[in-house]
Amino acid sequence: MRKQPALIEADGLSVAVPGRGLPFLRGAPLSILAEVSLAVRPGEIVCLIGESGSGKTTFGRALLGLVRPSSGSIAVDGVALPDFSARSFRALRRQAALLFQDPVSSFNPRQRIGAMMAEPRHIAGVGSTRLADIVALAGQVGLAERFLARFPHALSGGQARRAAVARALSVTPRLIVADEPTAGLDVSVQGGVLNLFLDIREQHDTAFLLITHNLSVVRHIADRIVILYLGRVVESGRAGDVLRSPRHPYTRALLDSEPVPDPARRRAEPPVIGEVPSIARRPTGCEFHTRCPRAQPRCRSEAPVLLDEPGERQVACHFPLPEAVNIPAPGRRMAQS
Ligand SMILES: Nc1ncnc2c1ncn2[C@@H]1O[C@H](COP(=O)(O)OP(=O)(O)OP(=O)(O)O)[C@@H](O)[C@H]1O
Repeated sequence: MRKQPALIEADGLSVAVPGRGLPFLRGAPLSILAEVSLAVRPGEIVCLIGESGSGKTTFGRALLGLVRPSSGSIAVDGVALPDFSARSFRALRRQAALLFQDPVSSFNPRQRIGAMMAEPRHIAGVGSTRLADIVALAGQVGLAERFLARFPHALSGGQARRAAVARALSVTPRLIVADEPTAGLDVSVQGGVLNLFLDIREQHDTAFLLITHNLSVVRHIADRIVILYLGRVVESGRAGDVLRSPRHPYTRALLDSEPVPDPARRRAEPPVIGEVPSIARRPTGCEFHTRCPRAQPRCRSEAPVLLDEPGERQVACHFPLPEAVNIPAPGRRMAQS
């Protein structure tokens, strides 16, 4: 992908909450995100992945000011927000939309779908709220006109997701942050939602930050991947490169956790052991060392730095995996049945 200035860029973004009631912290704040740097370029699809509790949702919310960052900076089109006040984020949120993990819970149960789609246009005072234009908006996401008169509970999971995307699109955002956009959907419906994202990107040059732990989503849609472990970036890079040849043992473990029918692609590395540690009791040194099959004494005492490698790759590991060969690159569009 050609190098472009970032639409949005977080630099060293951290989120901490008061650590009251956690004896191990002895009054120190609980660090949820630790100095996460991540950029999304116009029209780019970046997937943020990691196990449950790795801080993906917190990052997506912090980027849009729904969770207050404790330090770091956020820049839009290369211009840093002056601070993390509601006023600074208000300007950013005019250009961005968040798709919540559970769309129906973000809908007003007593508001009809058509009114819900039109609402952002009312609030922002931009765009038409005429019925014909709301019908056209629904058409963009593949929802027929008859759904506009319905209430949220009368929609299926896939229809609700499409309605949420239509609402997000109603003010043509430059960035959509989508939190687990395919969770709870049948595989065929998942494919429809992902293909819709690709179409939206093609038509409007919309960028996406997709938060997911579904690797099939990542394989089909990501331009770039960022991997979080305990709220820290451990690896990032172009999707094809990372999927073909993960360098961090944690990335390798995530990819190995996917069921693989082809014996030629089965695990070459020993598996990752044990449970993810609590963010309230972070391991010393490399925070992954307690589970890492490649850990050496140095990993227990010295935290690795996230280093730039050629080809837009970054890895934070003292003993990264060597480049792999002969693993097919990911496809693009997901088949729909
Ligand atoms: N306000 C808060 N106070 C205390 N801990 C919090 C708070 N918000 C988040 N956490 C903790 O921070 C960690 C990261 O949470 P987050 O929801 O961002 O992770 P995630 O990667 O999105 O997980 P999932 O995939 O399960 O949604 C979790 O351990 C969570 O319990």
